[in-house]
Amino acid sequence: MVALQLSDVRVSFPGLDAPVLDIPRLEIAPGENVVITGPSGSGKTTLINVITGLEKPDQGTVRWGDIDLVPLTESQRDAWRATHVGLVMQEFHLFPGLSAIENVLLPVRFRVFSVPAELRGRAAALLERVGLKRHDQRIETMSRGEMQRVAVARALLGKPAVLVADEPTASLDAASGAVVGDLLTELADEENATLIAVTHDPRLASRLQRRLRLVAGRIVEDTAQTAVPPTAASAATAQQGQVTS
Ligand SMILES: Nc1ncnc2c1ncn2[C@@H]1O[C@H](COP(=O)(O)OP(=O)(O)OP(=O)(O)O)[C@@H](O)[C@H]1O
Repeated sequence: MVALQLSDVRVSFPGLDAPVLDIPRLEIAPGENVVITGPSGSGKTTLINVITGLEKPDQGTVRWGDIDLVPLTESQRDAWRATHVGLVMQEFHLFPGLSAIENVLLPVRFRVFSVPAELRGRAAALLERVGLKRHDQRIETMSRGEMQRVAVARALLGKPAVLVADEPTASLDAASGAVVGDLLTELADEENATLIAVTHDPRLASRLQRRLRLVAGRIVEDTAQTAVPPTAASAATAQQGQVTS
């Protein structure tokens, strides 16, 4: 388990007057649950990309434990991500023509020719854990909620220290979103993984311990809310209108 430490991180894009990300300092402790909210265009996806090494900042350090991702090459960052990060994105990035379990095992397939029985067993156990019984069902025949659950199982296969989710419930109906959100938080807890989620979903947000809000690329820590039981939290959040985009 490693801590995340960002220092003096800036990301700019041509044609924009101000940096899309400007973070003097941010620390996330190992095992912490963090929700990132903020208006459209405030830099949430850019922040996710920077902390997972998908994108390099123009300046600054992005340190996970002893490793600073910034000086690494793209292939070194890819290797680091494959070992340490489970990613759950709004678009599921699943492969049609393959079964649910083959999709869960796909990251391993890229690395080894034959999948060890132990990993196949873990993939099956994860599918059971996310409530999917038909492991051989082809992915394109599954509902969106089921596909997202396959994506959650795939993200957890390698026992990542860090679970990162970008709008994991956005394209799901309320019931499926609730299932996926609950699974993410429960599984992150069980695996002692750090969970960082970008979401506008008040129910998911209410389940996470720490709340960061991005405003024009800068982080505003919201200490007003801490995790409370989901039902009460959803009601309270809806009343207060605090988790908005
Ligand atoms: N490659 C790029 N080139 C130019 N501008 C970019 C690029 N990537 C992002 N941006 C701009 O940076 C800003 C932040 O984008 P980002 O996707 O991080 O925002 P966001 O908070 O995730 O938005 P949303 O909630 O709408 O997904 C936006 O104004 C976007 O247009």
